[in-house]
Amino acid sequence: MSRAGDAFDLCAEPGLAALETARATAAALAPSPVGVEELPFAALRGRVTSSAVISPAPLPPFDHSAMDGYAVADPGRLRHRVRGRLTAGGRGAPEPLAPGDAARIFTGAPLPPGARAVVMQERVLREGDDIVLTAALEDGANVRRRGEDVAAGDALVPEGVTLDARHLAILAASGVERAVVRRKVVVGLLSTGDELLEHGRPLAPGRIHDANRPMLAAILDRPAYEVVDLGIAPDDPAALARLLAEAGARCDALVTSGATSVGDEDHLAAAVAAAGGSLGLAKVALKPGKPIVVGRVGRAVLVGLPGNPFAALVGHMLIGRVALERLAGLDVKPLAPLTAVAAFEQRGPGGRTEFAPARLAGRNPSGLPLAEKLGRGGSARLAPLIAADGLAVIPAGREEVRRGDIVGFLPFEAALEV
Ligand SMILES: Nc1nc2c(c(=O)[nH]1)N[C@H]1C(S)=C(S)[C@@H](COP(=O)(O)OP(=O)(O)OC[C@H]3O[C@@H](n4cnc5c(N)ncnc54)[C@H](O)[C@@H]3O)O[C@H]1N2
Ligand code: MOO
Repeated sequence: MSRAGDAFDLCAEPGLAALETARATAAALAPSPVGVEELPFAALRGRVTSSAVISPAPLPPFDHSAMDGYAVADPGRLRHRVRGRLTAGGRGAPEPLAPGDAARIFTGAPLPPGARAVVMQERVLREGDDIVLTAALEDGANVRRRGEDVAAGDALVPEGVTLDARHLAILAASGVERAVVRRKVVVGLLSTGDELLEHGRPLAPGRIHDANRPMLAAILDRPAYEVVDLGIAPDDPAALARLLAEAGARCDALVTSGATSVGDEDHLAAAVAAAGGSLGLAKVALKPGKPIVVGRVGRAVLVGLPGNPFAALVGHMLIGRVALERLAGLDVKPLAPLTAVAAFEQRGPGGRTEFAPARLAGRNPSGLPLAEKLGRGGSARLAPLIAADGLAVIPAGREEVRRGDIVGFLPFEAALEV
């Protein structure tokens, strides 16, 4: 039996690229990231570092107390005479402590010269101007040393990292004012199909609203990307080729949906060729999302997602985002679904790795999450996604899934982030 973390390559249907191979191909089509720019601190959230950010100063910047209590000059002694009071942010240079001296001190206040430890106020008896400790202190107790978190010149954040709240905290604490990051990846977003109507237009017979562009625009609405809305292209190979050639000249990536399959009106492959581009990948052992194409047009990486919305979502999450992340300067991490237990049964998926909307429904007696598959399959269905917490992952080659079998699970919060 396959387990959640097994390679997905082993049992791919002949004629289809195995999922891991497809991901590697998508990465290889974006061999080098976009250029760099220097930004002020306020503009850094969500941007990708292009070199390590170096600390200009030690953190913390001075020795200080980790507790509310008393700083003492001689940690081995029990009785100390209290002279002075030190608060965090307090002005003026603190008086030095001599052996036998203590100073009232609060968390964050600079340690006075001569102080070697701090005792918590709960551990002392106050007797007039003296304090008496219940036990001797270790040298350095409750003291945070200058530079113990970060030394000046240390790398605060390595290269190739999307700056999030953790990074902004350390950059702010260290006084970093500017950093060099990748410029935004310019992503052209296009839907194809004569049946598509712009969201907001009244429906007409035989027409449907474009769901893929709003979905993909929402996924790509991240600081590392600048999305260019290319609208809806008709099922006209010459018009599509012109559009691709023009967009391929000004974008770093093109994300399209529809026209990837084998029908007479599926013109993407021909249009890519007519626009002077090439395809490095077509048809992947992925369910849904088999007819995904990846290639290049002009200077852009092209990701052609299938038209069915759920197939487009899965194609983006599993393959398209790999190419975009490479352009953005990020390392592509191996696909690592969480381990879950099937609370469903089914035949297959056969030769394609399946991703199915699933809800987490408690845990089994060993504490593993139970994944309950939603809907009856179908790459055109959106409703099952609404109650889903993520996607159940069933590797290619499984003949059946029984209740209690191990399956993978990709939570949406991780999977939809780029
Ligand atoms: N003879 C075969 N037919 C199909 C195959 C096949 O192997 N042989 N594969 C099927 C699979 S799997 C998929 S997925 C689709 C992929 O089709 P295309 O990428 O060519 O997409 P379209 O034909 O243009 O559209 C498919 C479906 O999705 C609707 N659609 C398209 N764009 C949007 C959009 N932006 N928003 C909402 N819905 C959209 C479109 O109206 C169609 O219903 O091909 C199968 N066929
Ligand atoms: O595999 Mo298709 O991508 O929707 O069913």
